[in-house]
Amino acid sequence: MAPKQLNFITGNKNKLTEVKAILGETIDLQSQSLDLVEIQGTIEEISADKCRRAAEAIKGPVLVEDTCLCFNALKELPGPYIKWFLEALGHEGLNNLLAAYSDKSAQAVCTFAYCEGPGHEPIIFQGRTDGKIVPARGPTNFGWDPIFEYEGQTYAEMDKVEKNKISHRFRALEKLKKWLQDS
Ligand SMILES: O=c1nc[nH]c2c1ncn2[C@H]1C[C@H](O)[C@@H](COP(=O)(O)OP(=O)(O)OP(=O)(O)O)O1
Ligand SMILES: [Mg+2]
Repeated sequence: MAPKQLNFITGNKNKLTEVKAILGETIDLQSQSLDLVEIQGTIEEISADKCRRAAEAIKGPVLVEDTCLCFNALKELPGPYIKWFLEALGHEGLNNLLAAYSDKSAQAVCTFAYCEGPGHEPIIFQGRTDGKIVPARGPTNFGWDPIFEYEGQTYAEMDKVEKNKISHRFRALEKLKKWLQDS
């Protein structure tokens, strides 16, 4: 049974702002800030594990999200480890990782996981947006937005409303919304 309310567990304010903007009035969205331990593994394994940890911590239903930035020339790395790569290398360093390759294409991947509570299996909703890695352009307030270019503009250069119409997060939330409506 789909819930009437979602409790989105994240330590990232920018994510929460986008999720609120995209979902609008479609569901009652609550949120709690927790910095969850994140394992290594496939995107789905990491998201499901993060969801189980959140459900254990909250002792109730939770929604979590994990964002990846996958460089095609690097067999989809940094992928789920993008947070640590970004912190260590910055925008310029991330560009340099691709210096040896002509293929600068990348995928932004957003994976939501919902679980009814401790002991319940997480349900996964994933969205992807194709783009390419470019030297930073635009405001630097949200992660790797300045180096991810989609159809000529970086995410950071785009109006927020425009980003939220084509983003990896929007595409994942479309699937979550459909599930909420259908079940
Ligand atoms: O749309 C985005 N545009 C640009 N950068 C983004 C986006 N979405 C996440 N990001 C960054 C945040 C973090 O550096 C990494 C994902 O790591 P990730 O573990 O999913 O996020 P987080 O630790 O900040 O929050 P959470 O508490 O939900 O795990 O990519
Ligand atoms: Mg995280």
